[in-house]
Amino acid sequence: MSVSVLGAGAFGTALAISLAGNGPVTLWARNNAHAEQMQTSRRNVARLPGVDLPPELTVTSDLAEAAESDTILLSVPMQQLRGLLMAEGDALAGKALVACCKGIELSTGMGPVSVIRDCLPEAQAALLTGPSFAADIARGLPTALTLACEDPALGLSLQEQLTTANLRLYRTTDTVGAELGGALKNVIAIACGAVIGAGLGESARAALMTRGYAEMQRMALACGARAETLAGLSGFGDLTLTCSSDLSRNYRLGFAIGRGESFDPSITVEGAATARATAAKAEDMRLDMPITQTVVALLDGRLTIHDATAQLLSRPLKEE
Ligand SMILES: NC(=O)C1=CN([C@@H]2O[C@H](COP(=O)(O)OP(=O)(O)OC[C@H]3O[C@@H](n4cnc5c(N)ncnc54)[C@H](OP(=O)(O)O)[C@@H]3O)[C@@H](O)[C@H]2O)C=CC1
Ligand SMILES: O=C(CO)COP(=O)(O)O
Repeated sequence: MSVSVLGAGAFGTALAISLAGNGPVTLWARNNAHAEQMQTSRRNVARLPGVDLPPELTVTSDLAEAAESDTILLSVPMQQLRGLLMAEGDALAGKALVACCKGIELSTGMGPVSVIRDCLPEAQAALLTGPSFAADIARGLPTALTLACEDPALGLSLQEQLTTANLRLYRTTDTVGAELGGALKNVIAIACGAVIGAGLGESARAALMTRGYAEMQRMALACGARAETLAGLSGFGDLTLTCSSDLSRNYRLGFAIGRGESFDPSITVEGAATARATAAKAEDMRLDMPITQTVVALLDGRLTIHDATAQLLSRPLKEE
């Protein structure tokens, strides 16, 4: 079975490089000049510098060519996923579509698997998520991710097809838990970056990670997810990585906010839109998600980091 990756960003390119160890892979870039430049230079200088593309990897801007594969990974930012599926639906319907993005759609409150189902009901939808930096995967460093698919037989087949020498996949049928773990950890990473950027200390970060995890669970369980999914790679695992590494763009956005500095708006930071989508969803569901709401207020400039901290610390005392 052949594999294509749609979206030649950092993550799509890294996954394609890793999968090329299993056999031929097609990487689709929407921009023709970018595709040609990658195909000839054998590098993705713009998104993943310093890594060679293996010979088994073909880059194209021809969607029809990429859509010949049976399995198609969708590696575009969450807020772009619906647009891609709507634009290319005819070519993608009926395929096994594996979303590789992390987030909640701002306009609908849906995660990536739900968006695939909503746009292309006849496609087979799955999700690849968990703790990994594109640069690590591209360099062949050991990584473990979660492959979530409601259909157990398809999940097993995708797990086998997409596991590579250095990328080990675990599988689950809990797509809701995997979607929410991967999305919500980015919001908490922004909060953690902010406290470190503001010099509030490692203890504050540990408190935020732990209480942030409680918020992630609260939302996920209310949406029907399983607690063990949140405790796995897609939840706790990714929370740990993203909140503790300055390789994370979400963490770095938070760090800039904490320091009162600007941040390049062209950088993909999934947690910003997801914080807003999650806060709205929490309000609808009457769920208490104070850290998420605080992150939205920080992003909007309605609170300073010091006011935000004071507000969180002065909440009514409660049982853990
Ligand atoms: N980078 C990482 O370490 C990891 C990222 N992820 C997730 O992967 C997803 C993608 O992130 P990442 O690759 O880092 O992002 P990048 O910013 O590196 O790249 C985003 C890519 O998406 C492409 N794109 C945007 N909109 C569309 C569209 N409508 N149609 C086709 N292509 C489009 C862009 O194309 P163009 O170049 O033409 O603008 C670009 O190549 C995110 O959800 C992220 O959370 C998950 C794990 C690790
Ligand atoms: O999802 C990631 C790590 O698992 C990548 O994190 P950032 O999107 O914050 O860079």
